[in-house]
Amino acid sequence: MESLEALAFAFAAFFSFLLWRVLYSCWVLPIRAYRKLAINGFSGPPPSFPLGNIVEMKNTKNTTKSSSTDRVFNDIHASVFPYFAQWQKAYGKVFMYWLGTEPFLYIADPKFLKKISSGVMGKSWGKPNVFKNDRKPMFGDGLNMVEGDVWVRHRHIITPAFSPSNLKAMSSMMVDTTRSMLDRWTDMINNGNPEIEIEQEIMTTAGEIIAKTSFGMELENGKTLFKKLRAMQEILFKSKRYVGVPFGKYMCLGQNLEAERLGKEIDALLMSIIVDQKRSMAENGGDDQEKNNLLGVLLAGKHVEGQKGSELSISELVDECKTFFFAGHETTALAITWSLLVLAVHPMWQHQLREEIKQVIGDGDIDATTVARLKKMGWVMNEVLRLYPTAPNVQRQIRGDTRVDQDSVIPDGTNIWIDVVAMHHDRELWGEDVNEFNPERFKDDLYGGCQNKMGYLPFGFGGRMCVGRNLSAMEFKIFLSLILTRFSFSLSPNYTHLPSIMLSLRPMQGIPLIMKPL
Ligand code: HEM
Repeated sequence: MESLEALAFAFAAFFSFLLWRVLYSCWVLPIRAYRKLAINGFSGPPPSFPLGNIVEMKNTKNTTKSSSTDRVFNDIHASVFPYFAQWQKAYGKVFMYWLGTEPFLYIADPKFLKKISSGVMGKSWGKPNVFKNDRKPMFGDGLNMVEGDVWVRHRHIITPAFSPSNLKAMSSMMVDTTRSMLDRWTDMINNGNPEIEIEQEIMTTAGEIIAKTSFGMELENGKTLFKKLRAMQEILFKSKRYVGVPFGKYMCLGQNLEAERLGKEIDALLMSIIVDQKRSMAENGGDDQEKNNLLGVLLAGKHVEGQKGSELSISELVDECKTFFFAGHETTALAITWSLLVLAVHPMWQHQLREEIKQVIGDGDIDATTVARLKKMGWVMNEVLRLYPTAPNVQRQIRGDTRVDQDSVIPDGTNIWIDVVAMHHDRELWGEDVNEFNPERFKDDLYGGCQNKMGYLPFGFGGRMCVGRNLSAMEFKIFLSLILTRFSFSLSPNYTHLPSIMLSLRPMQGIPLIMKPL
């Protein structure tokens, strides 16, 4: 009898403790953080814990009418982030909102961003823990997730892998893979199907390219890995997620378990690829394909130059390969896809780019060196990434209280959400033609004439700026040069303009174009 009572008492104590833990993390902690932020002058839409502002975010529909009557209108902010557009009207360009119990400082004011970030080194701010946990199966502890001295070490090792000479070695593989896609398009047209859904086509080809570029994909396990990486992405971003809500991962347990299972399989496959490649390179220096992919460059230790302790371990290499794949292929593929859409409605620019290719490359080879000379194409890329920033936001997490001015401090642990789409469409920063496609604004100015350099952030900012930006510029120019020299294209009547956020900025219903061989 006594032992039964003791057991009941232990259970009661355990459940009281659990209840207290839940209450503490769902209500006590966030309310404390909320008060601290309010004292420091940060306001925003009132949250209700434990969901924060998530319900409002999910339910807010775009009610703003586009100012343009064009079928493809570029003033997209209110349609992709309707809740931010509404909150901006009420609270301005800097305010607080809550993802579950996680406080986020929303910033769409480049002056404010400059004020709080000047003097902050890349290693001093972190990446939101809440996203690190959520995206663990995709990125692990890859470069875009690590912080502090670990980030410094990884960045130092990885940056040289994207050097011009390494990129050059990758360019012929990019040309071959893109040509195969275009041959397929020609077959489709010859079979009477001139309408091609380019988003899927380009996404798949860019996925193949980044897989070959990162870890090689000629071997059977490379192909299997590629399929599993794509499957994981589908699972993680098609599920309804409650990021930031305590115990939120249990709300879509099935998908999370499936992602974890796939994550383990991917890690094991990558590990075997890395070990094989390492062995092959140690035995005979590796074949060309092995030497030229990013993994090969990191394994060959070209970056190391005698420095001790600067090599990445095998598990670190696994996470970096996954990071290159996820951070690199979708953003680049979408930049190309949006460009084709914009060029389809601006045939004059197709013509101008074709003329430039003729003048600069003529009958010569399309490769890293020749495409680097395509200036107008560079302006087009910049302008498309302004109107359709494929990485639509940049995030940080404050480590250590950060002073804004005399009266206000951003408390340690606050997440920062920089709304790149808002800044890129801000009339006060870009002028009256803000929503027009005008690549010439980049002719004499790397920042396209933006009133504030922090207002144009397609690749992020500071020390953490995208490490793959030169690779993506090369890939962009190779794709566009090859497409423009073989086809002209126009918008299909079946196209619906529906830019939406699914981690990246994507056309929700694809982009069907009518392709015509030249
Ligand atoms: C158009 C194409 C691309 C866009 C728009 C883009 C955008 C970005 C942005 C916005 C960031 C965050 C920067 C910050 O936090 O300040 C980033 C980081 C990163 N990107 Fe890209 N990216 C592109 C292509 C690539 C490619 C091709 C690769 C690699 C193969 C790559 C690898 C990375 C990595 C590893 C980071 C983390 C850098 C760090 O934290 O030190 N990206 N990218």
